[in-house]
Amino acid sequence: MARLNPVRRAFALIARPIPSASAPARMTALVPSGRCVSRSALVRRATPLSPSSPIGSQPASPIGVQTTSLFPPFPDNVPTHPLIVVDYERIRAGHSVEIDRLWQAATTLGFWYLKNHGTDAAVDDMFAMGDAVMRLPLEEKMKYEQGDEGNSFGYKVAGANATNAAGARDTIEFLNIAQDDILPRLSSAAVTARYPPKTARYPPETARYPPNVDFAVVTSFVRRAREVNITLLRSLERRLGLRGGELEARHALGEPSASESRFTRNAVPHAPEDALKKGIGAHTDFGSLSFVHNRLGGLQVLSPGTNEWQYVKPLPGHAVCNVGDGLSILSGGILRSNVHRVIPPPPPQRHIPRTSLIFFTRPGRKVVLRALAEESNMIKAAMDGKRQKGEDVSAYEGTVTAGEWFTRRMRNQRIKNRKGPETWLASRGTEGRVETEIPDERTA
Ligand SMILES: O=C(O)CCC(=O)C(=O)O
Ligand SMILES: [Fe+2]
Repeated sequence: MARLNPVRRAFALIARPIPSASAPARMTALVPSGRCVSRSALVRRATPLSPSSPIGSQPASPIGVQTTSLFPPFPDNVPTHPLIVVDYERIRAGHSVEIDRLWQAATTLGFWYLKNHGTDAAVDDMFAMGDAVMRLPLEEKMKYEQGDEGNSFGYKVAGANATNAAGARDTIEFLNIAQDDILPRLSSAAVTARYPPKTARYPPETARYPPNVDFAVVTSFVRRAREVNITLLRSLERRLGLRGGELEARHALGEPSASESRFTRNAVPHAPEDALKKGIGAHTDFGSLSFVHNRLGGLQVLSPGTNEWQYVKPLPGHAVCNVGDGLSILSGGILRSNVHRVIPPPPPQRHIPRTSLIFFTRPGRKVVLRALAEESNMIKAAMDGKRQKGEDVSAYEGTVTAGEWFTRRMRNQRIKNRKGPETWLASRGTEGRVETEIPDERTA
């Protein structure tokens, strides 16, 4: 620690040690029957861990919508991480076996498939709308660019962010729409008050997004996606030993937050070297829960215990959910915010532009990011355990708000703000391991 520069030291404090390949918890996963099987057996199987998965059952979608069944299939010869499948309807109904499954997923990999989430129609509409927005001329989209000050909402041009410490540029475009602009619609005065220094650059409400954003479509998606994430948070809250409402209160609608929907688009890589570039470099998500919809491969998780990048196979009717840093810190590290990235789809899907849709639920900007040890004996015990092992727990002790955490990470990943590798390190969250330990240059 003494040899690290100040920025690196700050982020090494929140670094998670790489688990050893022999750690039993990392080598097994719970299949729906509750049986534990070896990780390598699961990787070989590379299929969803649910006998009843509705593969291929998605109805035909309107032209322009990316539908998995219209694409060349995801290949079976690439390393793929099989995720636990969680049934949203059963979670909502309070089935304890299903909540066990959610808990198992959230505390081990921190990623899971979610089926029966009832969001497919709204998701299809968002894909169609997102495609139309991304087809606007670049100069039109640039009027809504998010800028370099740590704001996320609006458009992000491809190449604006670094993907590693060396300053390689990302290849992905985003359309990010604030939950606060949708649920409920704020008055112009409220938005102006919220963003005073940027009022001219980010005019209130709809004017900060391209004109062909359809707010009715966004509203149905965001309403549903928030409900899904809040329902999952409520289940996790109980398992964490928190009083009902403790987590939800930290994600309250009335509090300004960085919660947002994101539509992403990656152009097809033409030159061989483009196929090695990252859409999004190795990262952990900034907020609490991410609700991800994919048609094409390209999302990869860093498999715990192996340090190997493995694809998450897109499955029709299944969203991918994952825990972000905010929730990981609030839970005292009990819930895992796992490193992942986006690369070009594997052949034979590589010639198709990749789009994806995510809804991020993030804590209110004023929420102090600290382990809720006073509110839960389980979280207190987790923190005591860390202290007994001599781990540095300063990242859990509440020195920053969610707003500060988010802005720091956003600002320091922008290439325009880059001074050197230290800027990249300053953008890191709970994944803040020294760069060389994350095998970021290999594509598979
Ligand atoms: O596009 C995806 O599959 C995931 C995107 C992602 O990880 C992110 O936007 O944070
Ligand atoms: Fe992510």
